[in-house]
Amino acid sequence: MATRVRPSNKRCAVIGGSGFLGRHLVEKLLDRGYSVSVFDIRQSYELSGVTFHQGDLCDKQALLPAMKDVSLVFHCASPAPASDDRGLFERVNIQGTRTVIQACIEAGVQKLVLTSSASVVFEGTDIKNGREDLPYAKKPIDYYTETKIEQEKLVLEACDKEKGFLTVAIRPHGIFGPRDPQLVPILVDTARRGKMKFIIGDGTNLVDFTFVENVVYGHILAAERLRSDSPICGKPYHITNDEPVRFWDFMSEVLVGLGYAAPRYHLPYTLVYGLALLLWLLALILRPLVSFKPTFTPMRVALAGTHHYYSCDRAKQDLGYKPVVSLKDGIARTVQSYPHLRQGA
Ligand SMILES: NC(=O)C1=CN([C@@H]2O[C@H](COP(=O)(O)OP(=O)(O)OC[C@H]3O[C@@H](n4cnc5c(N)ncnc54)[C@H](O)[C@@H]3O)[C@@H](O)[C@H]2O)C=CC1
Ligand SMILES: CC(C)=CCC[C@@H](C)[C@H]1CC[C@H]2C3=C(CC[C@]12C)[C@@]1(C)CCC(=O)C[C@@H]1CC3
Repeated sequence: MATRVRPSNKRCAVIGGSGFLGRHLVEKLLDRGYSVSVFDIRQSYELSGVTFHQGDLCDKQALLPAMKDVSLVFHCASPAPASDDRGLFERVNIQGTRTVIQACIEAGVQKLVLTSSASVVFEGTDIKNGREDLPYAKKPIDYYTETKIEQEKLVLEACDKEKGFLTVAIRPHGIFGPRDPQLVPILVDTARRGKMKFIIGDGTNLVDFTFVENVVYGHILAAERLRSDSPICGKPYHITNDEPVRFWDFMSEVLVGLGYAAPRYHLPYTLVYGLALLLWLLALILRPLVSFKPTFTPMRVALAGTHHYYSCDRAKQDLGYKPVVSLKDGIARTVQSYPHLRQGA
């Protein structure tokens, strides 16, 4: 019988390593002396110390070479929420995650760290200081979140101390930072189209925005503390900046930092939500004839007009987590990193 090479503690794989969070994670892992295989459907950069494996995570045969001699796998791949493609979310986030788990077990991987999302408990109504024991959303805000719930359940249920396969899920919220393809670009695009004049609701709703390096730190702590005798096996952990901020203050700070005007005029939440719902229905009905994507979707209005911030006490206690970059510094570094999105650029 062929003897399996014992995987090195410092060898890991990052599925989704070409993405925004994935690449920051890869860079930090390299700093900490890990050697890294990246598995992604696309290759977005080259870096010494990183081996790239290009493929679809739904294909086990494509995944296995990336997991060879690897003891630790991070799974942070997902289709972008904005794609709004139910079939794709189900295929990648649910079936694909099953395949990732099977491949890990077959390759002898000992630890799997999933990037989940704090939104798995969000139903579009206020969450204040939500803890991990909140139930999963019965009515998730979109298909993406629906499949993130199933994905998290699959990974946490796969945790098996007897078989030596340990899993944990990190639930970040509102990740931002340099190279983010979503938050700042969407915001700037909306401002450039003259649609960032209004504040939805009274503007006092508090939200977590989390600087990407804090999210990375949470992932690495979870990976390094994941042992069969630790309390974290099979559990989810909120990772935030631990500084809930008014949604509209955060947006204004980024906008003003990039040279755009901050929104000023208030619109009632229920009115905007109702209009967004109407537009969404219209887009659905007209889909066979014309295709249009409204800026104001009900999901976006709910995100912009409700409280949704989470306690990370469990991460502090079990992982020794504490944000390493403050919100103020995170915003400053983010704004600086987007010279091409400045007003007039
Ligand atoms: N950005 C945010 O605010 C938040 C993100 N998350 C989660 O964090 C993770 C990373 O998100 P981001 O870095 O923002 O997204 P991203 O879109 O920048 O990165 C995702 C990566 O997954 C890859 N990917 C997608 N489908 C694949 C497939 N079938 N096979 C292989 N690779 C595939 C993409 O090519 C991409 O590089 C995702 O799981 C997301 O659900 C959770 C909470 C908030
Ligand atoms: C905290 C959290 C979950 C953030 C997620 C990021 C995105 C969902 C947001 C990034 C930019 C936001 C944005 C809006 C909604 C939520 C975002 C897409 C609006 C469309 C809300 C309505 C407006 O007035 C314009 C906003 C532009 C930016």
